[in-house]
Amino acid sequence: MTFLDMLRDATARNHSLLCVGLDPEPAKFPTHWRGDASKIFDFCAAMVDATADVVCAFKPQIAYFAAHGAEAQLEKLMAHMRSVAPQVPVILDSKRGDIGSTAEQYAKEAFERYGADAVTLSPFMGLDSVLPYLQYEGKGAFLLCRTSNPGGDDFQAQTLANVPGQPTLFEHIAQLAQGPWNTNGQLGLVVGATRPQEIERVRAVAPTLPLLIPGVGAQGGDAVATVQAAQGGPMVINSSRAILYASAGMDFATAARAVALETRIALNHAALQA
Ligand SMILES: O=C(O)c1cc(=O)[nH]c(=O)n1[C@@H]1O[C@H](COP(=O)(O)O)[C@@H](O)[C@H]1O
Repeated sequence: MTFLDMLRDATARNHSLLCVGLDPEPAKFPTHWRGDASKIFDFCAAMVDATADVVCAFKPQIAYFAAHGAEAQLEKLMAHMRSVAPQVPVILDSKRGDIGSTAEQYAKEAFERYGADAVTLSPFMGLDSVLPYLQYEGKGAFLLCRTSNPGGDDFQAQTLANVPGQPTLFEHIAQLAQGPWNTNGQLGLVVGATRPQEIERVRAVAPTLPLLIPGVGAQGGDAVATVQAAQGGPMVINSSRAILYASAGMDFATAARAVALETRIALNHAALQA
C-alpha cells in the first residue's frame, strides 16, 4: 500500500484531516516526567495511544529525538505506531537535503531504519537531492514550499525573473513538484497554515498533490481558512505543541485527546463549509 493510499484510508476511517506532530521536549513533559529524556518513548507512545483513532497521520520530528541521543526511542516508537495504529501513515519530519550519494543514506535512514511512510525534504539542492527518496516505491516525500516561519519570506517569496511567468520561488517549487519532478506520483508539498492565501495559490498550481500543513495550534494558524484554502486535493493538517502539552498533570494523555478531538471537529467543520 502506498503512502497516498494509507493517507486516504486513514482520513476516511478516522474522519480526520489532523496529523499529531510528535515533538517531544522533556522540559515540557508532565510534572512527574519533567526533564527526563528517558521518557521520550513513553510520552510519545501515550500520545499515539490517546489519538490513534482521531488522526490521519503522525509526524515525529527527528531533531527532538536526536538532540537527546534518543534514536533508539524513535525506533521503538516507529515500531509501536506500526503495531497499535498500522493503518495510520507516519511522516518522518527530517527536512533533509543533500547531494545524491548522501541523500541515499538519508533515504535509507528514513525508510529502512525507521520504516517511515513519508519524509519531509528541502528542495534547495535540486532534483538530484530528491531522487534517491523516489527510488522507494510508494513512499511519500513532502518538499518544503511555503513554510510557516517568518523567515519563509526571505527566499520563498522572491520572484524568479528568469523562469517563464516569473513565479515566486514557492510557486516554482509547486510547479516542479506537480509536474516534471513527480516521476512516480510520490511528491507532496509543505505549506504553512500561517499563510492561507498562499496555500490557495499553491493548491491552484498543484491541484492533486498532498499538502502537509503545519502551523495551526501553537503558531496561531487559522484552521478554517487553512482547510478552505487547501480544498480540492489531499491535505494533512499538523498540530504538535497544542496537543502534546495540553496538560502538565497526570491527565496529560486525556487532555491531549480532548484537544485532538476539538481540532478534528474544527477541521471537519471547515471542510463542510468550503
Ligand atoms: O515540515 C514541517 O513539518 C514544518 C514546516 C513548517 O513550515 N513549519 C513547521 O512548523 N513545521 C514543523 O511542524 C511542527 C509544528 O509544531 P507546532 O507549532 O507545535 O504545532 C514542528 O515539528 C515544525 O518543525
